[in-house]
Amino acid sequence: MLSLALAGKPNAGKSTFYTAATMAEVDVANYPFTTIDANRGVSHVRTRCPCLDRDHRCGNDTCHDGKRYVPIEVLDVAGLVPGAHEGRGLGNQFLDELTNADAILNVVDASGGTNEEGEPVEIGTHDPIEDIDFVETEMDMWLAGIVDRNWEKIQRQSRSPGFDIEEAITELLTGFGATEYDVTASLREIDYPQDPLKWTDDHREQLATQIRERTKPIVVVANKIDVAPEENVERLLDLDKPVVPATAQGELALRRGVEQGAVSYDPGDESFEMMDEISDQQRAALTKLRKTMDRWGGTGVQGALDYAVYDLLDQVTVYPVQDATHWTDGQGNMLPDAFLLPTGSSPRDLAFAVHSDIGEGYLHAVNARTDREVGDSYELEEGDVIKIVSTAT
Ligand SMILES: Nc1nc2c(ncn2[C@@H]2O[C@H](COP(=O)(O)OP(=O)(O)OP(=O)(O)O)[C@@H](O)[C@H]2O)c(=O)[nH]1
Ligand SMILES: [Mg+2]
Repeated sequence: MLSLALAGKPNAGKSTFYTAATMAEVDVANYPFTTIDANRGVSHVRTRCPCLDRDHRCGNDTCHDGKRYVPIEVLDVAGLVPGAHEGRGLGNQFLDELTNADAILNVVDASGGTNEEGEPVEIGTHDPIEDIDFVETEMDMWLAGIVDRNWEKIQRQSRSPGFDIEEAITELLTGFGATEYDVTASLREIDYPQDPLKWTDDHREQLATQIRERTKPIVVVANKIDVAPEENVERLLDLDKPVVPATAQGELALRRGVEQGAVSYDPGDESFEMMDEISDQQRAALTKLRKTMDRWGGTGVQGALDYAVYDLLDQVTVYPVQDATHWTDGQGNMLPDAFLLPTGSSPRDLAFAVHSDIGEGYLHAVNARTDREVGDSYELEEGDVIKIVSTAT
Protein backbone atom coordinates (compact mmCIF):
# COMPACT_ATOMS: atom_id res chain seq x y z
CA MET A 1 0.00 0.00 0.00
CA LEU A 2 1.22 3.51 -0.71
CA SER A 3 2.46 5.22 2.41
CA LEU A 4 2.47 8.92 3.33
CA ALA A 5 4.33 10.26 6.36
CA LEU A 6 3.36 13.34 8.34
CA ALA A 7 6.47 15.33 9.16
CA GLY A 8 6.96 18.66 10.86
CA LYS A 9 7.66 20.52 14.05
CA PRO A 10 6.16 19.36 17.32
CA ASN A 11 2.69 20.81 17.87
CA ALA A 12 2.04 21.56 14.18
CA GLY A 13 -1.01 19.29 14.24
CA LYS A 14 0.32 16.04 12.75
CA SER A 15 -1.56 13.78 15.15
CA THR A 16 -4.76 15.78 14.70
CA PHE A 17 -4.38 15.39 10.94
CA TYR A 18 -3.69 11.69 11.41
CA THR A 19 -6.75 11.21 13.62
CA ALA A 20 -8.96 13.09 11.19
CA ALA A 21 -7.60 11.08 8.26
CA THR A 22 -7.80 7.64 9.88
CA MET A 23 -10.34 8.13 12.70
CA ALA A 24 -7.94 6.22 14.94
CA GLU A 25 -7.56 7.66 18.44
CA VAL A 26 -4.07 8.96 19.22
CA ASP A 27 -2.67 11.47 21.70
CA VAL A 28 -3.13 15.10 20.78
CA ALA A 29 -2.03 17.92 23.08
CA ASN A 30 -0.81 21.47 23.01
CA TYR A 31 2.81 20.75 23.97
CA PRO A 32 5.83 19.46 22.07
CA PHE A 33 6.60 15.74 21.68
CA THR A 34 3.16 14.46 22.49
CA THR A 35 3.78 11.69 19.97
CA ILE A 36 6.78 9.49 20.69
CA ASP A 37 6.12 6.19 18.95
CA ALA A 38 4.91 6.36 15.39
CA ASN A 39 1.26 5.72 14.62
CA ARG A 40 0.43 3.84 11.46
CA GLY A 41 -3.10 3.71 10.07
CA VAL A 42 -5.27 3.44 7.03
CA SER A 43 -6.68 6.49 5.32
CA HIS A 44 -8.02 7.03 1.81
CA VAL A 45 -7.62 9.15 -1.26
CA ARG A 46 -10.76 10.31 -2.97
CA THR A 47 -11.50 9.93 -6.65
CA ARG A 48 -14.39 9.70 -9.08
CA CYS A 49 -15.86 6.19 -9.12
CA PRO A 50 -16.37 4.71 -12.60
CA CYS A 51 -19.86 3.62 -11.46
CA LEU A 52 -20.89 7.21 -12.24
CA ASP A 53 -20.66 6.19 -15.89
CA ARG A 54 -23.23 3.41 -15.39
CA ASP A 55 -26.92 3.69 -14.72
CA HIS A 56 -26.61 2.72 -11.05
CA ARG A 57 -24.04 3.19 -8.29
CA CYS A 58 -21.72 0.32 -7.33
CA GLY A 59 -22.86 0.19 -3.71
CA ASN A 60 -19.42 -0.44 -2.21
CA ASP A 61 -18.72 0.81 1.34
CA THR A 62 -15.85 2.77 -0.13
CA CYS A 63 -18.08 4.59 -2.62
CA HIS A 64 -20.40 7.35 -1.42
CA ASP A 65 -22.61 8.18 -4.31
CA GLY A 66 -19.74 8.10 -6.79
CA LYS A 67 -17.10 9.54 -4.47
CA ARG A 68 -14.67 6.68 -4.28
CA TYR A 69 -12.25 6.24 -1.37
CA VAL A 70 -9.11 4.20 -2.09
CA PRO A 71 -6.98 2.98 0.85
CA ILE A 72 -3.49 4.28 1.54
CA GLU A 73 -1.29 4.16 4.64
CA VAL A 74 -0.60 7.23 6.77
CA LEU A 75 2.23 7.49 9.27
CA ASP A 76 2.21 9.92 12.20
CA VAL A 77 5.64 10.35 13.73
CA ALA A 78 7.37 12.33 16.45
CA GLY A 79 7.92 16.04 15.88
CA LEU A 80 11.14 17.21 14.31
CA VAL A 81 13.29 20.06 15.63
CA PRO A 82 16.38 21.65 14.04
CA GLY A 83 19.37 19.41 14.70
CA ALA A 84 17.26 16.24 14.70
CA HIS A 85 19.71 14.48 12.38
CA GLU A 86 22.29 14.85 15.17
CA GLY A 87 19.82 13.41 17.64
CA ARG A 88 18.21 16.61 19.02
CA GLY A 89 14.65 16.25 20.25
CA LEU A 90 13.52 12.75 19.37
CA GLY A 91 15.90 12.99 16.44
CA ASN A 92 16.80 10.05 14.32
CA GLN A 93 13.90 7.92 15.35
CA PHE A 94 11.59 9.99 13.20
CA LEU A 95 13.99 10.14 10.33
CA ASP A 96 14.37 6.36 10.32
CA GLU A 97 10.58 5.94 10.06
CA LEU A 98 10.63 8.03 6.94
CA THR A 99 12.38 5.28 5.04
CA ASN A 100 9.01 3.58 4.68
CA ALA A 101 7.20 6.56 3.21
CA ASP A 102 6.56 7.20 -0.48
CA ALA A 103 5.87 10.90 0.05
CA ILE A 104 5.88 13.41 2.89
CA LEU A 105 3.22 15.76 4.16
CA ASN A 106 5.17 18.57 5.82
CA VAL A 107 2.72 19.94 8.37
CA VAL A 108 3.34 23.54 9.47
CA ASP A 109 1.36 25.69 11.90
CA ALA A 110 0.32 28.45 9.52
CA SER A 111 -1.09 30.48 12.39
CA GLY A 112 2.42 31.24 13.62
CA GLY A 113 1.36 30.10 17.07
CA THR A 114 4.18 27.60 17.60
CA ASN A 115 7.86 28.54 17.97
CA GLU A 116 10.90 26.80 16.52
CA GLU A 117 10.96 24.20 19.27
CA GLY A 118 7.26 23.46 18.99
CA GLU A 119 6.18 25.41 22.06
CA PRO A 120 2.90 27.34 21.90
CA VAL A 121 3.32 31.12 21.50
CA GLU A 122 0.96 33.96 20.68
CA ILE A 123 -0.63 33.53 17.24
CA GLY A 124 1.14 35.44 14.48
CA THR A 125 4.47 35.76 16.29
CA HIS A 126 6.38 32.99 14.50
CA ASP A 127 6.91 32.95 10.74
CA PRO A 128 5.70 29.54 9.44
CA ILE A 129 7.84 29.86 6.32
CA GLU A 130 10.87 29.20 8.51
CA ASP A 131 9.38 25.82 9.41
CA ILE A 132 9.36 24.46 5.90
CA ASP A 133 12.96 24.34 4.79
CA PHE A 134 14.41 22.91 7.95
CA VAL A 135 12.42 19.70 7.53
CA GLU A 136 14.00 19.22 4.12
CA THR A 137 17.43 20.09 5.49
CA GLU A 138 17.09 17.64 8.34
CA MET A 139 16.12 14.88 5.92
CA ASP A 140 19.05 15.74 3.66
CA MET A 141 21.57 15.84 6.48
CA TRP A 142 20.30 12.58 7.89
CA LEU A 143 20.65 10.87 4.51
CA ALA A 144 24.07 12.45 3.94
CA GLY A 145 25.04 10.96 7.31
CA ILE A 146 24.09 7.49 6.13
CA VAL A 147 26.15 7.92 2.98
CA ASP A 148 29.04 9.25 5.08
CA ARG A 149 29.04 6.32 7.46
CA ASN A 150 29.16 3.88 4.57
CA TRP A 151 31.70 5.70 2.46
CA GLU A 152 34.69 3.77 3.78
CA LYS A 153 33.05 0.59 2.54
CA ILE A 154 32.60 2.13 -0.91
CA GLN A 155 36.24 3.19 -0.88
CA ARG A 156 37.29 -0.38 -0.09
CA GLN A 157 35.07 -1.74 -2.86
CA SER A 158 36.65 0.69 -5.31
CA ARG A 159 39.92 -1.25 -5.14
CA SER A 160 38.40 -4.32 -6.76
CA PRO A 161 38.31 -4.57 -10.55
CA GLY A 162 34.99 -3.83 -12.20
CA PHE A 163 34.03 -1.37 -9.46
CA ASP A 164 31.13 0.80 -10.55
CA ILE A 165 30.41 3.82 -8.38
CA GLU A 166 26.78 4.01 -9.48
CA GLU A 167 26.18 0.40 -8.55
CA ALA A 168 27.84 0.85 -5.18
CA ILE A 169 25.74 3.91 -4.34
CA THR A 170 22.55 2.23 -5.58
CA GLU A 171 23.20 -0.71 -3.30
CA LEU A 172 23.67 1.65 -0.39
CA LEU A 173 20.51 3.67 -1.04
CA THR A 174 17.94 1.09 -2.10
CA GLY A 175 16.89 0.77 1.55
CA PHE A 176 15.84 4.40 1.33
CA GLY A 177 13.59 3.62 -1.61
CA ALA A 178 16.01 4.77 -4.32
CA THR A 179 16.07 2.83 -7.58
CA GLU A 180 19.05 2.53 -9.88
CA TYR A 181 17.32 5.10 -12.06
CA ASP A 182 17.05 7.54 -9.13
CA VAL A 183 20.76 7.17 -8.39
CA THR A 184 21.77 7.59 -12.04
CA ALA A 185 19.56 10.62 -12.45
CA SER A 186 20.82 12.14 -9.18
CA LEU A 187 24.46 11.62 -10.10
CA ARG A 188 23.84 13.25 -13.45
CA GLU A 189 22.88 16.44 -11.60
CA ILE A 190 26.15 16.69 -9.68
CA ASP A 191 29.71 17.05 -10.82
CA TYR A 192 31.45 14.21 -8.98
CA PRO A 193 34.80 12.39 -9.18
CA GLN A 194 34.81 8.71 -10.25
CA ASP A 195 37.24 7.89 -7.46
CA PRO A 196 35.37 7.67 -4.13
CA LEU A 197 38.59 8.76 -2.34
CA LYS A 198 38.20 12.16 -3.97
CA TRP A 199 34.65 12.75 -2.76
CA THR A 200 34.11 15.55 -0.25
CA ASP A 201 31.29 16.14 2.25
CA ASP A 202 29.84 18.55 -0.25
CA HIS A 203 29.50 15.81 -2.89
CA ARG A 204 27.76 13.56 -0.41
CA GLU A 205 25.37 16.30 0.69
CA GLN A 206 24.50 17.15 -2.90
CA LEU A 207 23.85 13.49 -3.59
CA ALA A 208 21.63 13.25 -0.49
CA THR A 209 19.57 16.26 -1.55
CA GLN A 210 19.09 14.90 -5.05
CA ILE A 211 18.08 11.46 -3.81
CA ARG A 212 15.71 12.90 -1.21
CA GLU A 213 14.02 15.14 -3.76
CA ARG A 214 13.49 12.18 -6.07
CA THR A 215 12.42 9.57 -3.54
CA LYS A 216 10.51 11.65 -0.96
CA PRO A 217 8.42 14.31 -2.68
CA ILE A 218 6.87 16.79 -0.25
CA VAL A 219 3.62 18.70 -0.03
CA VAL A 220 3.36 21.41 2.60
CA VAL A 221 0.19 21.30 4.70
CA ALA A 222 -0.48 24.87 5.93
CA ASN A 223 -2.45 23.79 9.00
CA LYS A 224 -4.63 25.72 11.47
CA ILE A 225 -6.16 28.00 8.81
CA ASP A 226 -9.13 28.32 11.16
CA VAL A 227 -7.03 30.58 13.39
CA ALA A 228 -4.23 31.69 11.04
CA PRO A 229 -3.88 35.30 9.89
CA GLU A 230 -5.00 35.22 6.28
CA GLU A 231 -1.81 36.94 5.20
CA ASN A 232 0.26 34.02 6.52
CA VAL A 233 -1.67 31.53 4.41
CA GLU A 234 -1.36 33.75 1.33
CA ARG A 235 2.39 34.02 1.77
CA LEU A 236 2.70 30.24 2.08
CA LEU A 237 0.62 29.76 -1.06
CA ASP A 238 2.90 32.18 -2.92
CA LEU A 239 5.92 29.95 -2.33
CA ASP A 240 7.28 28.05 -5.26
CA LYS A 241 6.25 24.66 -3.83
CA PRO A 242 3.04 22.70 -3.43
CA VAL A 243 1.09 24.02 -0.43
CA VAL A 244 -2.40 22.95 0.71
CA PRO A 245 -4.18 25.14 3.31
CA ALA A 246 -5.80 22.95 5.93
CA THR A 247 -7.59 22.73 9.21
CA ALA A 248 -7.02 19.28 10.66
CA GLN A 249 -9.12 20.23 13.66
CA GLY A 250 -11.99 21.24 11.38
CA GLU A 251 -11.85 17.95 9.48
CA LEU A 252 -11.85 16.07 12.76
CA ALA A 253 -14.90 18.03 13.97
CA LEU A 254 -16.73 17.14 10.76
CA ARG A 255 -15.89 13.46 10.86
CA ARG A 256 -16.97 13.28 14.50
CA GLY A 257 -20.10 15.20 13.58
CA VAL A 258 -20.89 12.60 10.93
CA GLU A 259 -20.44 9.80 13.47
CA GLN A 260 -22.89 11.54 15.81
CA GLY A 261 -25.36 12.09 13.00
CA ALA A 262 -25.03 15.87 13.46
CA VAL A 263 -23.46 16.59 10.09
CA SER A 264 -23.72 15.41 6.52
CA TYR A 265 -20.27 15.51 4.93
CA ASP A 266 -18.02 13.32 2.81
CA PRO A 267 -14.27 13.84 3.27
CA GLY A 268 -13.03 16.20 0.59
CA ASP A 269 -16.35 18.00 0.14
CA GLU A 270 -16.00 21.76 -0.04
CA SER A 271 -18.78 22.23 2.47
CA PHE A 272 -21.29 20.32 4.66
CA GLU A 273 -24.86 20.29 5.96
CA MET A 274 -25.87 20.57 9.59
CA MET A 275 -28.76 18.47 10.90
CA ASP A 276 -31.55 20.08 12.90
CA GLU A 277 -30.92 18.49 16.25
CA ILE A 278 -27.54 19.94 17.21
CA SER A 279 -26.61 22.16 20.16
CA ASP A 280 -26.23 25.93 19.78
CA GLN A 281 -22.60 25.62 20.74
CA GLN A 282 -21.86 23.04 18.04
CA ARG A 283 -23.83 25.06 15.53
CA ALA A 284 -21.76 28.16 16.29
CA ALA A 285 -18.47 26.26 15.95
CA LEU A 286 -19.55 24.64 12.68
CA THR A 287 -20.79 27.94 11.27
CA LYS A 288 -17.34 29.39 11.89
CA LEU A 289 -15.74 26.35 10.26
CA ARG A 290 -18.00 26.76 7.26
CA LYS A 291 -16.66 30.27 6.74
CA THR A 292 -13.08 28.98 6.83
CA MET A 293 -13.94 26.24 4.34
CA ASP A 294 -15.67 28.71 2.03
CA ARG A 295 -12.57 30.85 2.09
CA TRP A 296 -10.08 28.05 1.31
CA GLY A 297 -12.19 25.48 -0.53
CA GLY A 298 -12.62 22.83 2.17
CA THR A 299 -10.66 21.57 5.19
CA GLY A 300 -7.69 20.59 3.02
CA VAL A 301 -7.09 17.25 4.75
CA GLN A 302 -8.47 15.12 1.92
CA GLY A 303 -7.01 17.59 -0.57
CA ALA A 304 -3.49 17.16 0.82
CA LEU A 305 -3.71 13.34 0.71
CA ASP A 306 -5.07 13.43 -2.84
CA TYR A 307 -2.41 15.88 -3.96
CA ALA A 308 0.37 13.68 -2.57
CA VAL A 309 -0.92 10.53 -4.27
CA TYR A 310 -2.25 11.82 -7.58
CA ASP A 311 0.09 14.76 -8.23
CA LEU A 312 3.34 14.13 -6.39
CA LEU A 313 3.34 10.36 -6.85
CA ASP A 314 1.53 10.45 -10.18
CA GLN A 315 -0.79 7.54 -9.48
CA VAL A 316 -3.85 6.38 -11.37
CA THR A 317 -6.78 4.40 -9.95
CA VAL A 318 -7.60 1.24 -11.85
CA TYR A 319 -10.44 -1.24 -11.26
CA PRO A 320 -9.89 -4.91 -12.15
CA VAL A 321 -13.09 -6.85 -12.92
CA GLN A 322 -13.92 -10.34 -14.17
CA ASP A 323 -17.00 -9.46 -16.16
CA ALA A 324 -16.25 -6.77 -18.70
CA THR A 325 -19.93 -6.19 -19.46
CA HIS A 326 -21.25 -5.68 -15.93
CA TRP A 327 -17.96 -4.52 -14.36
CA THR A 328 -18.30 -7.14 -11.64
CA ASP A 329 -16.18 -9.80 -9.95
CA GLY A 330 -17.10 -13.51 -9.88
CA GLN A 331 -19.73 -12.90 -7.18
CA GLY A 332 -21.51 -10.12 -9.02
CA ASN A 333 -20.04 -7.27 -6.95
CA MET A 334 -19.61 -4.19 -9.08
CA LEU A 335 -16.15 -2.54 -9.10
CA PRO A 336 -15.13 -4.23 -5.83
CA ASP A 337 -11.44 -3.31 -5.92
CA ALA A 338 -9.45 -0.21 -6.73
CA PHE A 339 -5.68 -0.25 -7.25
CA LEU A 340 -3.30 2.69 -7.26
CA LEU A 341 -0.51 2.32 -9.82
CA PRO A 342 2.09 4.78 -11.13
CA THR A 343 1.20 6.56 -14.36
CA GLY A 344 2.60 4.59 -17.27
CA SER A 345 1.74 1.19 -15.75
CA SER A 346 0.52 -1.52 -18.13
CA PRO A 347 -2.30 -4.06 -17.76
CA ARG A 348 0.39 -6.63 -16.94
CA ASP A 349 1.55 -4.42 -14.04
CA LEU A 350 -2.04 -4.38 -12.82
CA ALA A 351 -2.15 -8.18 -13.04
CA PHE A 352 0.93 -8.40 -10.81
CA ALA A 353 -0.57 -5.88 -8.40
CA VAL A 354 -3.69 -8.05 -8.06
CA HIS A 355 -1.65 -11.20 -7.39
CA SER A 356 1.74 -12.47 -8.46
CA ASP A 357 0.12 -15.68 -9.82
CA ILE A 358 -2.28 -13.64 -11.95
CA GLY A 359 0.73 -11.68 -13.17
CA GLU A 360 2.76 -14.82 -13.99
CA GLY A 361 -0.17 -16.30 -15.89
CA TYR A 362 -1.10 -13.04 -17.65
CA LEU A 363 -2.35 -13.58 -21.21
CA HIS A 364 -4.05 -10.34 -22.19
CA ALA A 365 -6.44 -7.69 -20.94
CA VAL A 366 -9.71 -6.10 -22.02
CA ASN A 367 -10.61 -2.46 -21.48
CA ALA A 368 -14.14 -2.87 -20.12
CA ARG A 369 -15.11 0.67 -21.10
CA THR A 370 -14.50 -0.01 -24.80
CA ASP A 371 -14.73 -3.81 -24.71
CA ARG A 372 -11.48 -3.93 -26.70
CA GLU A 373 -8.39 -5.96 -26.02
CA VAL A 374 -5.47 -3.79 -24.96
CA GLY A 375 -1.82 -4.64 -25.55
CA ASP A 376 1.25 -4.34 -23.37
CA SER A 377 2.02 -0.89 -24.67
CA TYR A 378 -1.29 0.38 -23.30
CA GLU A 379 -0.83 2.86 -20.43
CA LEU A 380 -3.52 2.58 -17.79
CA GLU A 381 -5.55 5.72 -17.21
CA GLU A 382 -7.38 7.12 -14.20
CA GLY A 383 -10.69 5.29 -13.81
CA ASP A 384 -9.88 2.42 -16.16
CA VAL A 385 -11.93 -0.75 -15.70
CA ILE A 386 -9.87 -3.74 -16.82
CA LYS A 387 -10.59 -7.41 -17.25
CA ILE A 388 -7.43 -9.45 -16.92
CA VAL A 389 -7.25 -12.78 -18.71
CA SER A 390 -4.75 -15.06 -17.02
CA THR A 391 -4.04 -18.79 -16.80
CA ALA A 392 -4.30 -18.34 -13.02
CA THR A 393 -7.63 -17.47 -11.45
N1 LIG B 1 -6.83 25.82 15.75
C1 LIG B 1 -6.32 24.65 15.37
N2 LIG B 1 -5.62 23.90 16.23
C2 LIG B 1 -5.14 22.72 15.79
C3 LIG B 1 -5.34 22.27 14.47
N3 LIG B 1 -4.73 21.07 14.33
C4 LIG B 1 -4.16 20.78 15.53
N4 LIG B 1 -4.41 21.77 16.42
C5 LIG B 1 -3.98 21.84 17.85
O1 LIG B 1 -2.55 21.90 17.90
C6 LIG B 1 -2.05 21.21 19.06
C7 LIG B 1 -1.04 20.18 18.65
O2 LIG B 1 -1.70 19.16 17.90
P1 LIG B 1 -1.07 17.70 17.69
O3 LIG B 1 -1.91 17.06 16.65
O4 LIG B 1 -0.86 17.02 18.99
O5 LIG B 1 0.35 18.12 17.08
P2 LIG B 1 1.60 17.17 16.67
O6 LIG B 1 2.21 17.80 15.47
O7 LIG B 1 1.18 15.76 16.55
O8 LIG B 1 2.56 17.38 17.92
P3 LIG B 1 3.74 16.38 18.47
O9 LIG B 1 3.20 15.01 18.62
O10 LIG B 1 4.10 17.01 19.78
O11 LIG B 1 4.87 16.45 17.49
C8 LIG B 1 -3.29 20.64 19.74
O12 LIG B 1 -3.68 21.52 20.76
C9 LIG B 1 -4.33 20.58 18.63
O13 LIG B 1 -5.65 20.65 19.10
C10 LIG B 1 -6.11 23.10 13.57
O14 LIG B 1 -6.35 22.79 12.41
N5 LIG B 1 -6.57 24.27 14.09
MG1 LIG C 1 1.75 14.11 17.54
